[in-house]
Amino acid sequence: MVKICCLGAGYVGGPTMAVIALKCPEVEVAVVDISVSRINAWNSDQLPIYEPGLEEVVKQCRGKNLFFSSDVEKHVMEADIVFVSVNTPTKTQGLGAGKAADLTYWESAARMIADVSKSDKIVVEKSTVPVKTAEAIEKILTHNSKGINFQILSNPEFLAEGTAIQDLFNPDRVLIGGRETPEGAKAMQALKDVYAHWVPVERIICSNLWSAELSKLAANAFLAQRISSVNAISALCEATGADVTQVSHSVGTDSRIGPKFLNASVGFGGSCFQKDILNLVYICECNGLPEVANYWKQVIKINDYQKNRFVNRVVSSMFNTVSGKKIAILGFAFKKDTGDTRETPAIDVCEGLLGDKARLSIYDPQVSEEQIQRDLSMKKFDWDHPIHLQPMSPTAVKQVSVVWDAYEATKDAHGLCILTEWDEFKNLDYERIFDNMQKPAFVFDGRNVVDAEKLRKIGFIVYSIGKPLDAWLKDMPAVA
Ligand SMILES: NC(=O)C1=CN([C@@H]2O[C@H](COP(=O)(O)OP(=O)(O)OC[C@H]3O[C@@H](n4cnc5c(N)ncnc54)[C@H](O)[C@@H]3O)[C@@H](O)[C@H]2O)C=CC1
Ligand SMILES: O=C(O)[C@H]1O[C@H](OP(=O)(O)OP(=O)(O)OC[C@H]2O[C@@H](n3ccc(=O)[nH]c3=O)[C@H](O)[C@@H]2O)[C@H](O)[C@@H](O)[C@@H]1O
Repeated sequence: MVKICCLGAGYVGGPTMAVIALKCPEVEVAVVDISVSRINAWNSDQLPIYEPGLEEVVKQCRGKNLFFSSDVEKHVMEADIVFVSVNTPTKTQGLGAGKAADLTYWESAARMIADVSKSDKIVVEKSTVPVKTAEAIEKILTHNSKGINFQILSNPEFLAEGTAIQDLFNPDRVLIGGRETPEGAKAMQALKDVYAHWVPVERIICSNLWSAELSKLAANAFLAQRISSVNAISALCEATGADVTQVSHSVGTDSRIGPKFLNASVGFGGSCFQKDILNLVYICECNGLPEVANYWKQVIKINDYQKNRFVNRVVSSMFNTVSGKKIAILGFAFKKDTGDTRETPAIDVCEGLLGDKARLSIYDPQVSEEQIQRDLSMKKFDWDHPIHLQPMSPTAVKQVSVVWDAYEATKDAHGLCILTEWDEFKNLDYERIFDNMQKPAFVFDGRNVVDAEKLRKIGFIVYSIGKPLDAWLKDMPAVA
C-alpha cells in the first residue's frame, strides 16, 4: 500500500489530502501538523476551516485511509511520498523583508524529513515557493540523508478557497515538475499515478522543476493582474459615467480575454496574491530585472489604491468625517464561502475608517469576533504563521463591535459598507434596514452585490464600485 504523508494541515493540505484519500481508497494518507489544536479540530466535528463540501469528504474517509495526527515524525518515516504544504509567509525582517518568502517552515520540514527518514522518499513541494527552492531543499536533504535517495517534485496547488473541493475534483490542470533524469521521471510517474485516479491524463502537465515553481507564481500574478486591471478601469468609469460591469462584459466576450475574473471590487485579498507577487518582484530584483519587478509591483499598488479610494469615498460622502459615527461592515472574509480573513481588504478598510475615528459594527456569517479583533490588532504579515506562533492581541479595539446579524450591525448606523459578496447580502430587507438607520443613510457596495436603483428608491444614497455616481457623490469627489 502506498503511504502518503502531508506536512501542514491547513487550507491546502487538509482539503487536498482528503480528496486524494477519497479518490484513492488503496492509498493511506496521513495529514500531520505542528499545531496540535489544528489536528484536534480535524479529528472533531468542527473542522478548522470552512469550505463547502469538505466535511462530507472528510467524514467518508477519516479513520479509514485518512488520518490527522500530530505525530509528525512517525508518519514521515513511514511514508513513500511526503507532501510539504506548510506556510511560506512574506519575510518581515532581514534580507528581503517585506518581499521575499520566509522559508523557515519549509527548511525545518526538510531537515526533519532528512533526520527521520530510513527509506527512499519522494518529497513534493505543495506550498508556493520561490523558483529554485527545490534546489535548496535537495541540498538540505542530500547533505543529511545518510545515503537515502530523495526525489524532489514541484506540484503547486491551484485551488481557490470557497470552491476548493470542486477545484480539486475537477482541476483545470495538475502540474508536476521534476528532475529530467530517469529517477526524476520515475518519481513524476508515481505522483501522476495518484492523480490519474480521477484527473484525465491530458490535464496532468509535466515540466521541469523550475517551470513548475515559476508557473505557480506567474498564474497568481496573472490572476491578480486581471483584478487590478478591472479595478483601475473602475476608477475611470466613476470619473466618466461608464459602468464597469458593462465594460467588463464587453471586454470579456473577446474569446482571447475571456469573461472570468473581471469583477471590480474593493480590492483583492487572500493569503496568496499579494505574497506571491511580492515574492515574484523580489526574484526579479535578485535576477537584475528591475523593469519586470516594477511591472508586477503595480498590480499591488493599484490594489492598495482601490482600498484607499473606497475609504475616501465613504469619508468624503459623509461630510468628510466619520468621527463618532456608527458604520456597519457587512462581510469581513476575503471572499464569500470561506471564513478566511488573511489579507482581506476588510482589514484595510476598517483600519482606514477607524483612523477617521468611526465606530464599527461588523457582521460576517463565518468570522468570529476573536478573529476580527486579532486581525485588526495584528502587524502586517504576522497572520501567515502557524496559529500557535502568532502574537496574541493584547487588547481589543474598543471602537469595534462584532455582531451576529446584519440588522443588528446596521441599527442606528449612518452608513453600511459591503466588503464580502456573501449571497445573503443580496436579499436583506433593505426597507427595514433603511428605517432603522440614521439619515441620510448611505450604502457603499464594495462588491457590487446590491441593486443600487432599488435601494435608491428606498431612500439610500448608494455608491457602487465603478458605476455611474449618485448625484450626491458627484459633488463630493474623493481622491485616493
Ligand atoms: N490557501 C490557499 O488557497 C492556497 C495556498 N497555497 C500555498 O500553500 C501553502 C500553505 O497554505 P495554507 O494551507 O493556506 O496555509 P495554512 O496556514 O492554512 O497551513 C499551513 C500549516 O502548516 C503547518 N506547519 C508549519 N510548519 C510545519 C512543519 N514544519 N511541520 C508540520 N506542519 C507545519 C502550520 O501549523 C499550518 O497549519 C502556502 O505556501 C500557500 O502559498 C497554494 C494554493 C492555494
Ligand atoms: O495560490 C492561491 O492561494 C490561490 O489564490 C487564488 O485563490 P483564492 O485567493 O483562494 O481566491 P480567488 O477566487 O482567486 O479570489 C482572490 C481575491 O480576489 C477577489 N476577486 C476575485 C475575482 C474577481 O473577479 N474580482 C475580485 O476582486 C476575491 O474577492 C478575493 O478577494 C487563485 O484563484 C487560486 O488559483 C490559487 O491557488
